[in-house]
Amino acid sequence: MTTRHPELTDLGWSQWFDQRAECDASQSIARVAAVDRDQLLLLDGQDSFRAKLAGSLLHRHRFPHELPCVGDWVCLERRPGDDFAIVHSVVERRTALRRKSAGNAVEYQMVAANLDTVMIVQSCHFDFNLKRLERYLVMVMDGGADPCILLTKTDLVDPDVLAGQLAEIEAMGLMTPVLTLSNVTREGLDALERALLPGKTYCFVGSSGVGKSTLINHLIDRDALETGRVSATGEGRHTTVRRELIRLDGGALVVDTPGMREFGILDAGNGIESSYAEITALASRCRYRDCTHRGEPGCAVREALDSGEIGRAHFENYLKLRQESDFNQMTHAERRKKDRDFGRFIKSVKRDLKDR
Ligand SMILES: Nc1nc2c(ncn2[C@@H]2O[C@H](COP(=O)(O)OP(=O)(O)OP(=O)(O)O)[C@@H](O)[C@H]2O)c(=O)[nH]1
Ligand SMILES: [Zn+2]
Repeated sequence: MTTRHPELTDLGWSQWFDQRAECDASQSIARVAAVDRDQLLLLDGQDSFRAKLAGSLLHRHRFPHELPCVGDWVCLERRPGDDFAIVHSVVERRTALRRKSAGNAVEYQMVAANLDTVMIVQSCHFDFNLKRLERYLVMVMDGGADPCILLTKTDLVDPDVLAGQLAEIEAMGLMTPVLTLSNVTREGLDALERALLPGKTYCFVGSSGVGKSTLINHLIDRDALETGRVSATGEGRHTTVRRELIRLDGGALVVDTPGMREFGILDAGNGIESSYAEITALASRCRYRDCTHRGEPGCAVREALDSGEIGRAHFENYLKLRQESDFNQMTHAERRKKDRDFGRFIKSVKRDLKDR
């Protein structure tokens, strides 16, 4: 596959972005590796450099989540001799990992943009919790990235405990891949490294203490990360920005932001929700084996929905999570196209009104 910017493919650029980037001819494209207040650290395949936001961009975007975040692609202007490049716009995001802003129901914060796969990390020792896993799955899928489940600390539990947890995950009936590993014995680390593909972007989310930092340290050479620190002031004093988008030796890109660590809980839920495993169990009682639960006769899931035994939103999430990732991306693209078509429609209506 060729793109208009082959120099950026190592950093995760693809045709998807080619089709959507709207940079001026005088502008170039780079990826955001870190954000530190009003300063950005950018990568363009050649080097890393500092940038600031153009006033017009700040003016256009009123919500914090519209501003560039780690993983974003941006259009910028860079003049030789200038200390800072100027970022003029953010290229449309393919995926977004976000969390709700504390105490605000409608606003949300960006954690990272354009992740291909989000690794949901739980420790099989103490931390394993199916409900929380489901909430993470929903959050990841909502943002359009593919989830992958990663169980750590396998050295601390009996094999049959681990097998039980894997069975519980399987009973959810989802398509999400599951990996297991121990940072101590390093068992499973190779399989994880093989799963991290060059030019794809990943991040690891999960509760504190499940082993994310230890794992990322294993994946990268921590020394390499330290040298990745660049001075954000000309003099090398005050602020140093730690690069948060890291390229592994194998070519995969990993986003490692502090915000990822304190991810915490997104939606407390109301506790009475049935689990996906329960829906899967119900589905086995539908009349047709390939029942889609969208109105077929003899559908046990519909019945449970109608009686209120399972919640509507929960059911919709379940359907979403059941879709295979390719399919999911396709519908995502279609949705985008629809939005664009609708935008054109509105424009043409406005034009018609004006012409009258
Ligand atoms: N036995 C065992 N201990 C582990 C494993 N992975 C990490 N640990 C230990 O668990 C503790 C927490 O690991 P971290 O890597 O700091 O966990 P984290 O998820 O990054 O935690 P936060 O940075 O708080 O989000 C450390 O003491 C690690 O040494 C593992 O696979 N097995
Ligand atoms: Zn059904």
